[in-house]
Amino acid sequence: MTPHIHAQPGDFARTVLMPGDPLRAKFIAETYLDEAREVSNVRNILAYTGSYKNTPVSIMASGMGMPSIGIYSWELFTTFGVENIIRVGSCGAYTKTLKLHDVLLATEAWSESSYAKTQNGDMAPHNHPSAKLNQWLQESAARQGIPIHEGTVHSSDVFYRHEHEVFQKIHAEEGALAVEMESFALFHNARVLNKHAACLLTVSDHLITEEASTSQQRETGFKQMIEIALGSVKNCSIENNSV
Ligand SMILES: O=P(O)(O)O[C@H]1O[C@H](CO)[C@@H](O)[C@H]1O
Ligand SMILES: O=c1cc[nH]c(=O)[nH]1
Repeated sequence: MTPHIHAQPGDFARTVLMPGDPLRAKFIAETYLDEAREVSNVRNILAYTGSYKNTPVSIMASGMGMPSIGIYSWELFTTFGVENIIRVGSCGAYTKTLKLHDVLLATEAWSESSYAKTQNGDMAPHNHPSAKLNQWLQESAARQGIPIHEGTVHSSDVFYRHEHEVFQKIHAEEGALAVEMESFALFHNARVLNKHAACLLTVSDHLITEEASTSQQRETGFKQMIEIALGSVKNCSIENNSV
């Protein structure tokens, strides 16, 4: 048990899919897992463990933002024997090459956040996902015939910026294709704890066209991304597949 997760070590599988939204976690568990059981609900951050095609897997929400995913991913990695966390989030597109509901695999997270600096003094503005997890996610997408984009994402501490247009500068200077709010901290925690993390995102908002998904779509509408992530858990479950 930790201050934020009331569960026993054996309650979590080796691999956790982690959406920001607790109701997306519930939807994934109820829709896709066999024998899903709730393993924690502290602060309504719902966590479930079950199996997908006979492979154990857990689903747990992260809440919104780097402080929140920083806490949950740290506790999962250090206390509950979790080896792999795959974030399944939503994002806002910075480029017209991304369309609403497209799926994006993060190959890098750029951030102006102080998360890493505060956590252990790291000053680098980039953190990276596990190459092996990304390979398994690419293979899962290809097997299922689901197209994905790949590239840098901007992990922002702020959803409502004073200057909307600042995204154009971040896209031009940092190459970020989209914005979300967690992967920089998740990748940092995985690296410092010698664990593994990846991030799949569905475009829920478009900063150029100003299209936006409904809250219902954010909860239950991201099936392709979820199916790609679930399609990789068999690889992730094999002990010798060290990433
Ligand atoms: O849909 P989730 O996974 O929460 O991800 C995105 O949505 C939230 C903002 O609406 C932030 O958490 C952002 O990263
Ligand atoms: O951080 C985020 C997530 C989804 N949509 C956005 O515009 N920003």
